[in-house]
Amino acid sequence: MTDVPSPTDKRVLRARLRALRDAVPPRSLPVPPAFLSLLRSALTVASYAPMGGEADPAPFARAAVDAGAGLALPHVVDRATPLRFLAWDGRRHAPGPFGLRNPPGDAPEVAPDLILTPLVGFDRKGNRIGQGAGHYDRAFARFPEAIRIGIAWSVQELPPLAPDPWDVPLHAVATEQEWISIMDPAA
Ligand SMILES: Nc1nc2c(c(=O)[nH]1)N(C=O)[C@@H](CNc1ccc(C(=O)N[C@@H](CCC(=O)O)C(=O)O)cc1)CN2
Ligand SMILES: Nc1ncnc2c1ncn2[C@@H]1O[C@H](COP(=O)(O)OP(=O)(O)OP(=O)(O)O)[C@@H](O)[C@H]1O
Repeated sequence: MTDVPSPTDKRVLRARLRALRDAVPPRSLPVPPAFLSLLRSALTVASYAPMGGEADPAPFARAAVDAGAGLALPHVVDRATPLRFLAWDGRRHAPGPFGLRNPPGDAPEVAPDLILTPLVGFDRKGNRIGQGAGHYDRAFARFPEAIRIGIAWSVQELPPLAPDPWDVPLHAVATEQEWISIMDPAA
C-alpha cells in the first residue's frame, strides 16, 4: 500500500498513484456477483473511457448492457465546467480535453442510476482521490441517489484518507483482486 506523503500533498500523491497505476500490466477486471445483483433492466449506467493505465470498466459496462441497462459516458469540456452524462451507444467517441474520449456531443443528456467512477486513489472507507477538478465530486452532489462504484487497480489503495467536507463516499470499489463493499446501496 502506498504511504500518504507527510505533510499530505495531494499533487505528490496523485503523481505517485498515477505512476503506480500506469505500471500495472493491463488485465480484465472480474465482475463479481455483488455487482450483478445491483443491476436491473432500464437502469442508466455511466461508464468511462479509460485513459493512461486506468482500469478498464468495460466488463462492468457489458454486464450492465446484458442486464438490460443503457449506457452513458461523461462529456467533459474543461476543468471548470461540470461534466454531463450523455447517452452512449458503447462504441462511438469524440475527442475531448486531457486526451479523453468523450461521447458524441449530440447525444441526449441522461441521469445515471449507477456511476462507474475512475479512481486515482481510494481507501477502504470509500474515500477517493480523483483528478482534482471536482468533476465527480460535483456529479455525486448532483445525482445523490446514484450508486457510486469506484474502479481501480489494487495498488491504488491508500491508508485511511481524511475526507474533505464535499466528499461523498463510494458504495463499493472493484479491483482486480476484490470487491470492497462499503455501504449497502439499498439502505
Ligand atoms: N477515463 C476518465 N474519464 C474521465 C475522468 C477520469 O478520471 N478518467 N474524469 C475524472 O474526473 C472526468 C474528466 N476530468 C479530468 C480532469 C482532469 C484531468 C487531468 O488533469 N489529467 C491529467 C493526467 C491524467 C492521468 O494520467 O491520470 C493531465 O491531463 O495532465 C483528466 C480528466 C470525466 N472523465
Ligand atoms: N459539489 C461541489 N460543487 C462545486 N465544487 C465542488 C463540489 N465538490 C467539490 N468541489 C470542488 O472541486 C475540487 C475537488 O478537489 P478534490 O481534490 O477533492 O478532487 P478529487 O478528490 O480529485 O475529486 P474529483 O475526482 O471529483 O476531481 C475542489 O476545489 C472543490 O472545492
